[in-house]
Amino acid sequence: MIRFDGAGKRHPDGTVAVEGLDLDIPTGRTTVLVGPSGCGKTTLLRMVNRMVEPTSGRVLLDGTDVSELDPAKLRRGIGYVIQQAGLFPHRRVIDNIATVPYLLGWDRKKARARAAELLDLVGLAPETARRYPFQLSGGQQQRVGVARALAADPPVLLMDEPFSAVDPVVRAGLQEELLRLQSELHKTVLFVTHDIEEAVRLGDQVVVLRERGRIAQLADPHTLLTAPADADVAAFLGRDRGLRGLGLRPAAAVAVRPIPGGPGDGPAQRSPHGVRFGVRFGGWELTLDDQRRPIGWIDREAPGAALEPAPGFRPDADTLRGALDAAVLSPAGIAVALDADGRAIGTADREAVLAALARPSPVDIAAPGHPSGVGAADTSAVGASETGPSAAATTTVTSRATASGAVETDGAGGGR
Ligand SMILES: Nc1ncnc2c1ncn2[C@@H]1O[C@H](COP(=O)(O)OP(=O)(O)OP(=O)(O)O)[C@@H](O)[C@H]1O
Repeated sequence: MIRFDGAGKRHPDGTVAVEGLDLDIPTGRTTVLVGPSGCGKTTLLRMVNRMVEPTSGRVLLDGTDVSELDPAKLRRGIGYVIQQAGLFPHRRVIDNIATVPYLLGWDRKKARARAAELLDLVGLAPETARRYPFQLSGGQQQRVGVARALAADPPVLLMDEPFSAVDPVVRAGLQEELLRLQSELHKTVLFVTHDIEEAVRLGDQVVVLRERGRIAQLADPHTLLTAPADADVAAFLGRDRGLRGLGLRPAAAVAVRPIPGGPGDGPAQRSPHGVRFGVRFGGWELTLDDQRRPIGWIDREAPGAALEPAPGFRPDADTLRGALDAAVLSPAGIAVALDADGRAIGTADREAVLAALARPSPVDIAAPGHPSGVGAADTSAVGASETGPSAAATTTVTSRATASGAVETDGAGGGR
């Protein structure tokens, strides 16, 4: 555990960066420091590895005052990742990653083998090893930065706005990667960001700071978003904090309605792209391939129109935000629930997602089976009990041509 015990920093010019902070950073969890510019986030982070020395109070690492430890030795036991990665430009990626093992006196072969292992761990191709940092994208450089910080397997990782210099898509990928790594490695992570969205996504606990490193609120992300301590924190969280909260609730709360029928249940169609079948939802028809993977939506009122995309979500892996997004983006207003292989296991319309939002419990799965009487329900799907437009689903096959190729009805019995 890291403990800030009345820690403060007054600079020689009289600026008080941090004043008497008491804060515990639990072992094996991710704590995110968030707050406005200049509130002291970086100062706090750097107090841990003695890049900033407190002028009052102490910082304890597993009970030891860090001021009693040799700074160089201390830093070798603490991974440090900064914005723009801070890689050595003249060193190849493999040697950048192996920096701390070299400093620790590992032999070159062992250090490089460890670096290669880490390259893989952070999702970079083996051939990246021989490149120089300037030959990598910003996102790749950040991955190398994370790999370098992890090289000597330090128990503590300090991350100072590590993902803020990359575009939002790359950033989301890096955040996901960090969550995956952390679920395996269980480091004590202290992460600084300006971005509240990033904070609630990554943090087990989030510390909202005000000026001089004063704690405005310390809470888990869900509590923070649903019960901000005061009007200032609420304002900092932004007006869409309710929507953000959806990103913390599992999509398993959505009642997913099984798709009636399927390959083998009736005549299918053979197209140049293989066997497929359609399921009607009012004026829309969802087309699936013989593996039950969605191909797209067909507007039944507009024969010959292009196939529209069929956005999906994973009830077992996504959040309510993902489910809502899929339902909103679907031309039919219906999100397709998918399994890990991308196969449709059911559907959820907007009403079903909204019903899940309204329920206080994050997981609320109804018993399998539903009252619509369409039969042939896929009991492998999450059970469902919702009513609404999708309850009118019927299994049908059309012989109409679609945008992705002419369809020929052949009564192939599902193509098996
Ligand atoms: N060497 C220094 N001398 C004087 N004041 C300093 C020094 N370093 C930092 N400060 C001040 O200390 C305060 C806290 O700085 P710090 O960098 O910790 O803030 P921050 O929350 O990380 O900011 P940002 O989000 O903008 O990076 C700021 O007011 C800053 O201007």
